[in-house]
Amino acid sequence: MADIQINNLVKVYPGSTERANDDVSMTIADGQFMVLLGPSGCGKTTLLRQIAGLELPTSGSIAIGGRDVTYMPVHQRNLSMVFQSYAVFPHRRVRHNIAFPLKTKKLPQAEIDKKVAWAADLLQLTPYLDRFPAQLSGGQRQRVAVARAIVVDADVLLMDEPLSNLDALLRLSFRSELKRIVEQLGTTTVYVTHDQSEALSLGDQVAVMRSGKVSQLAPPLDIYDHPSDTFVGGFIGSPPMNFLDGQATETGIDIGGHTVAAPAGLPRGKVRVGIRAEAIDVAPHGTPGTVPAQVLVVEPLGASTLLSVAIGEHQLKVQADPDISVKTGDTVSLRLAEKAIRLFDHETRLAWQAQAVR
Ligand SMILES: Nc1ncnc2c1ncn2[C@@H]1O[C@H](COP(=O)(O)OP(=O)(O)OP(=O)(O)O)[C@@H](O)[C@H]1O
Repeated sequence: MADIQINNLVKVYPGSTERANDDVSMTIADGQFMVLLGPSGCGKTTLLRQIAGLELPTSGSIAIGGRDVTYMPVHQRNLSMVFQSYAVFPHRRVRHNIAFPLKTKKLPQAEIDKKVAWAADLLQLTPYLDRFPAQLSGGQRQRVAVARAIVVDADVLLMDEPLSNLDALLRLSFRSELKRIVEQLGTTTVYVTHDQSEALSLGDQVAVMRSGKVSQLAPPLDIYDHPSDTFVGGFIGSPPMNFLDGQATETGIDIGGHTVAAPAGLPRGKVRVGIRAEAIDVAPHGTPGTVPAQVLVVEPLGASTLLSVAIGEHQLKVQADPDISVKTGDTVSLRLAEKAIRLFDHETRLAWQAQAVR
């Protein structure tokens, strides 16, 4: 096991003028599960491939366990990889697929058998060891790929969207299985996904990337509760954070005619207000301190009912009780949980607290 230190990494692909990675620095502690999250094209895979040694950086450096690996060939880095496509050998039985990296290391057969049995047990593949990949489900095939990656005692496990070929139900069950396995192994892991729920559920740390840069790097709940800018708030969460314009005055922040307390030092003027759907309550009509809103859409989801509402020109999502009785066109009174209000600079869209720190 080992930590990973990435310093000022820049990647410009030949023939391109754009930086696929633009001055990326991060430390991934020994045994940590780091998720690289962001929209398509933000540079997640590029970063992972440089850690793997499949791409070389334009500038910057990468160290694994204190060793500079920036220009080291892949096979000298002692890492394992799992990719989106199952990448198992179709003509080999499961046991031989899992054993493959051990055979190439020329380990004694008894040791290979022991490790294969261990990995198969961990991934619940023991009953399928003598099958061919074509005789397995998609989830089982992906488990074979994971088993093959973990039999070698790699310093680092790299995974690029390993769940993306699975259907929604299988994704969910395999996600928790993967979490259990990686926790058990304690291997330093870097995991690429564009799925924010996967990132929140798996990561010890999440790096949210945008246009080749890291927008925010923090534990998942910090990112959810305190996004560093409106991009992160709008990318994380389902539904994403609501944003509306407010006006900071001497008495507080005016939001649609309703004033909430302003933190000390907030400059007067326009401010972008962020609030999550679950931090908005539908209150009985006439409750003091509520904001009137018009219901646009009502979506019963079982555990809650999602309302799309309008406050003036702003549209918001509200996570209401499942048994709420409202219909499209109704006017409702909304109560915003003041504790959950996040403020962003109207121009830069950076979190107001984050700016104060800079
Ligand atoms: N081999 C390549 N040659 C030139 N440009 C590339 C190459 N690979 C990626 N890029 C570009 O680099 C940028 C980052 O791509 P990358 O694949 O790292 O993004 P990503 O966040 O992993 O996206 P996705 O989620 O779609 O896989 C994109 O603009 C992409 O078009």
